[in-house]
Amino acid sequence: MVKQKYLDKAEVLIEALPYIQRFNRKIVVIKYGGSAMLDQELKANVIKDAVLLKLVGFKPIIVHGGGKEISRWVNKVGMEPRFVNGLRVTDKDTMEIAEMVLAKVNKELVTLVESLGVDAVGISGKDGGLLKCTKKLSNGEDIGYVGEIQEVNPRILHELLEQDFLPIIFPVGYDENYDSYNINADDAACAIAEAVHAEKLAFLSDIEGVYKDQNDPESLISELHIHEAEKLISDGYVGGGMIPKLKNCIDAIEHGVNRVHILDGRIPHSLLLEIFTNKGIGTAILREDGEKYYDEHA
Ligand SMILES: Nc1ncnc2c1ncn2[C@@H]1O[C@H](COP(=O)(O)OP(=O)(O)O)[C@@H](O)[C@H]1O
Ligand SMILES: CC(=O)N[C@@H](CCC(=O)OP(=O)(O)O)C(=O)O
Repeated sequence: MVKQKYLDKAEVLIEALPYIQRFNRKIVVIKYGGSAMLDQELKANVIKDAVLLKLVGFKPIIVHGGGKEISRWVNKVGMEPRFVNGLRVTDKDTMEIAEMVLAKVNKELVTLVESLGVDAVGISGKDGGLLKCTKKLSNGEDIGYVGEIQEVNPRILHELLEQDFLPIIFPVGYDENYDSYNINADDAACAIAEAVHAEKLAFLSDIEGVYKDQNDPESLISELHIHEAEKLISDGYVGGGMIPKLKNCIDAIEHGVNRVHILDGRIPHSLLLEIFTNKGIGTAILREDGEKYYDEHA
């Protein structure tokens, strides 16, 4: 008699089958950032998830941040990191540090993927003219070399995917004068997901998902139609970094990305759990005509 635990394992694999079929050859953009990047074990888990997606026939693209690591290096050279509305005030020196740190993080991620037997190519938004930007103002205030994406040229990404590479992107671009700009990684992930017509965009964040009341863990929202997400913002239920994140989610859905998720990057394998199982985790942002599942079946 085959032991139950082995049958359970087979069950888990079979549960994944419809999802593997649905996403076969489809592009999934993964935004990886926040404090989930600082823990080496979590980092290894995120990379394993992306590698698994690649090996079962998806086309994952990783867009990463590294804000906490940039701040650490800014502190190291005796400067004070400064943010306005969640965006780093980026003078010339900070820009140089940000680009160096993000490039270092990028190559670490490439190495991790390579160590698992998948070929990855790490690029910035400068490579292949991927991200062209202008200066982004924050409520009219000049906060330095912070980029607003104006144009995405996804050709390099299609070439890399075609050649079976896993692209890993860090959010630095240039403007029309070829000056370097620091771009918020959520903005970069959203713009890239739209440009490549991604099937799914997943934000791996530092929180379970979107709460109706941030102080009440029971108030996690599983699914949100975009008008509900807009209302949460306008009614003041979300604050801080969640405001631009949710706005990016809405923007991505409005520009043709099929499914957008905010997931807890601190939970090991949250990406796999979301994609391959019937359990709803984190928060899904849906088109107006997108059918809700979890709230109705809760
Ligand atoms: N209603 C809410 N639900 C969830 N998070 C919220 C909410 N309101 C504010 N936040 C804050 O938004 C943060 C997520 O945004 P951010 O720090 O920019 O994420 P990341 O660094 O992963 O990109 C959460 O850690 C939380 O402090
Ligand atoms: C303009 C701006 O704020 N850029 C970000 C880029 C990195 C980032 O977004 O990293 P996380 O996703 O880890 O937060 C920064 O300098 O921190």
